[in-house]
Amino acid sequence: MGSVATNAWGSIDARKSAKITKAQESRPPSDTPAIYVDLIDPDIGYGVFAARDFSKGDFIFHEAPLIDPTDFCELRELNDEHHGPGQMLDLVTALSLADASQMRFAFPKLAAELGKTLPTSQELAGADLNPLLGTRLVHGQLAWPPNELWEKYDKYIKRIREGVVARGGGSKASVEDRVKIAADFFRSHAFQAEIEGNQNPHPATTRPATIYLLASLVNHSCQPPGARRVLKRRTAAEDSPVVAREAPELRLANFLANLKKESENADNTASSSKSPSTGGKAGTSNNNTAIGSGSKNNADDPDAITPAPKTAQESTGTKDFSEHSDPDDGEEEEDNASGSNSLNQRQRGPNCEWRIGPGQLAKFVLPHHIAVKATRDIKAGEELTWDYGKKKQGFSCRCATCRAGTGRSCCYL
Ligand SMILES: C[S@@+](CC[C@H](N)C(=O)[O-])C[C@H]1O[C@@H](n2cnc3c(N)ncnc32)[C@H](O)[C@@H]1O
Repeated sequence: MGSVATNAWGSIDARKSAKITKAQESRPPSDTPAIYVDLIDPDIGYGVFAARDFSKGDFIFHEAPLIDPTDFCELRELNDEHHGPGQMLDLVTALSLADASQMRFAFPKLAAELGKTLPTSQELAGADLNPLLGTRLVHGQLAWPPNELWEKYDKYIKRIREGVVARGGGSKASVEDRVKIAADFFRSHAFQAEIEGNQNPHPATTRPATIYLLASLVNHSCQPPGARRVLKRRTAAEDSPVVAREAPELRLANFLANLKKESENADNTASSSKSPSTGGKAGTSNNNTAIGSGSKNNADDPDAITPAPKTAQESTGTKDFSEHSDPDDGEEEEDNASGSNSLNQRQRGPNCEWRIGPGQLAKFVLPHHIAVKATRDIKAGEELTWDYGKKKQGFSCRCATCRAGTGRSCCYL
């Protein structure tokens, strides 16, 4: 496993591997420091913040994956006897072997739960985080973290360790527990990417999940009441080659639900699941578009792998990419009927959107890479957030919209 993981994911120089040509860079983002990572609090963990002002429509960063979904497929092939959750565990194990320092710093809960030692703030203090978290950035750079990060980091790590000990986890975690830990991690941090059927070695069983060092650390924010809606919707053809139009939570939930099914039905994997490479929608040709996720980890919840709501619009009221307008694409926006779209409300809601692979958002972005764009003006120091679109009863959302108590029950993650 170790050598497989290292070969497959050994350190990538994102800028070199990206090979972005001038022609591809239709609107390249600036390569000045764009973001930094800080700890919000021990419950929420890390967040990603703007290091400078951005205007609506600006690209903020562009990142290559830490786990490339193609490699996930390869790993699958090499570990074919471990269907379903076993594959997840293999993946996480491989990830921790391949990029131990990055993974332990970026995903300390996962690392601790899998029995890894976490770096102390003394080992990290004053460190340039670029070699840890910024290595996958293609555009946009990681700025120096605020000094207070390290003080908060120690408290965070202490709490994680205590939690792991209290649950009897860490190196003592059983294989079953580790599978659950891996599933929870993927549920909260993975983006599900897809590979065209003819490139996918296991079209019936493979649902690649992509992890990014920075994009996987962006937190959720609910849409405030009165959020702007875009009148005109793009068609899939307009957005070509990207055709993904399924809710984030639906796709990831399908992914996990199918994995669960696979583990129960290991002998009958291919025939028992819907076409997973299309997230359950047969015939959808979605070239490397992924949809984000982000529900709270819920290791104690027996229903942690939950069936998805029906559709994005029905269940969450959130918008997928096709509904957002580019500032220069001529589409029109209007406030919703309430007309209550005050500046404060707009500032409270999500301020970013993302896309994996090339598309309307960022034509120059390579398959499996993620691009992040400002959906409104963002001031330096503001946290970058997007709407996960997830709804899970019992999750206590701490986003600014909910903290402001808008009176609207806007979040059921
Ligand atoms: C994609 S990760 C975001 C990065 C995460 N903060 C971290 O440090 O790993 C999603 C997880 O962050 C936390 N989170 C994100 N947005 C949140 C919100 N609005 N309220 C509370 N927790 C949130 C939840 O634990 C969720 O499972």
